[in-house]
Amino acid sequence: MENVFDYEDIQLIPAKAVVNSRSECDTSVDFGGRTFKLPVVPANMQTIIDENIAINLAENNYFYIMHRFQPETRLDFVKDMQARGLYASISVGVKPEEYEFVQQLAAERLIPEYITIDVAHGHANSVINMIQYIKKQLPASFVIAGNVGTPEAVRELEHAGADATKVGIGPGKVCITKIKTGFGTGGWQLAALRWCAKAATKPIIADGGIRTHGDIAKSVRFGASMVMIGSLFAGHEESPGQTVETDGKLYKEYFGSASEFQKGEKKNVEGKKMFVEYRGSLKDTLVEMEQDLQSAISYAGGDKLSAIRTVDYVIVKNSIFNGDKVY
Ligand SMILES: NC(=O)C1=CN([C@@H]2O[C@H](COP(=O)(O)OP(=O)(O)OC[C@H]3O[C@@H](n4cnc5c(N)ncnc54)[C@H](OP(=O)(O)O)[C@@H]3O)[C@@H](O)[C@H]2O)C=CC1
Ligand SMILES: Nc1nc2c(ncn2[C@@H]2O[C@H](COP(=O)(O)O)[C@@H](O)[C@H]2O)c(=O)[nH]1
Repeated sequence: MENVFDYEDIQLIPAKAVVNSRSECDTSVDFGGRTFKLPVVPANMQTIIDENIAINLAENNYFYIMHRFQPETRLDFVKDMQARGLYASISVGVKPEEYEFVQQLAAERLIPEYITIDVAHGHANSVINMIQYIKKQLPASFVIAGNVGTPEAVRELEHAGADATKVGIGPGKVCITKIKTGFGTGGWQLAALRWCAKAATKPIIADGGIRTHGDIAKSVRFGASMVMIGSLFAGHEESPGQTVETDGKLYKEYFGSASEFQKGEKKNVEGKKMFVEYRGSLKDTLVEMEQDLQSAISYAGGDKLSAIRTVDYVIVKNSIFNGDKVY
């Protein structure tokens, strides 16, 4: 692999603006047959999304993926979303009981619009088999498979029938995979995204490592159709994580899906728990993300998201903060 870099090492180069106001820039994206307001999806983790957030996002034309950690609620979740006229987007694993669940959905003619196969090491026969099973039982569902970190994995999952792949092994804020195993895309996630995107013939979701809104534009530049974000979404009023007060300041709990807190046991732990600063309402963050992305599109010299995909860039190692803080 030649040039390896991460989000903080890249600056996109401005092109002449074609709009008179950033409000003219359109941040929407087509993904799996629907159009969403932003190319952004909150991580399918228990401290990031719950049913209320899913309803709110779907009602307001944002993409969401419900997590898989309360498996007994998933059937009713699909029924409830579709009864409200909303799309259903759920996650599954690869263990034997997940095959029964997919079979049950098919038997009840409950067809989630989106199904995400959510496991740590997505380049595996277990995932290929699950893709093929879902495609047989629920051919109309859009299948997202992951996570992976190589072009070979993207090709194999696409070949098995995945409609999109999710890239990112170890770049997450509460991830300890890179420390515990020595493997992953942590520290070079953006370069891994570019590497994978070159091989992809279907959409890619960049997953993990987003620390600023500018990183969303950088992900789009390097091939992402959608960007999955955990930590930046963890601190909201609506976030399901516990709220705690320390020295008069509010924080919200954020833990990894492979952490002891999620698993309830200390086995194959590859995630940790942290507290992030409380940051008000989710709606305000989504509006700010949209405005920042509109601005990015204007710097790219266009009025649509696609303008970002072709902008020039420079690699300036570890330079963007120059010791400054964002807020
Ligand atoms: N994006 C990332 O970097 C990572 C994300 N996670 C998240 O943590 C959650 C739990 O993931 P996961 O442990 O896969 O889910 P599960 O506990 O549901 O495990 C899925 C299946 O895959 C097996 N498995 C897990 N890891 C590996 C591996 N490295 N190689 C071969 N087989 C494996 C498990 O068996 P067994 O447990 O017996 O090995 C199990 O049969 C998911 O939400 C996942 O997204 C976890 C780590 C990294
Ligand atoms: N290695 C681990 N990765 C995890 C775990 N739980 C979630 N994740 C991944 O992190 C991203 C979110 O990253 P962020 O940088 O935006 O916070 C999430 O979508 C998963 O792919 C875990 O326990 N271990």
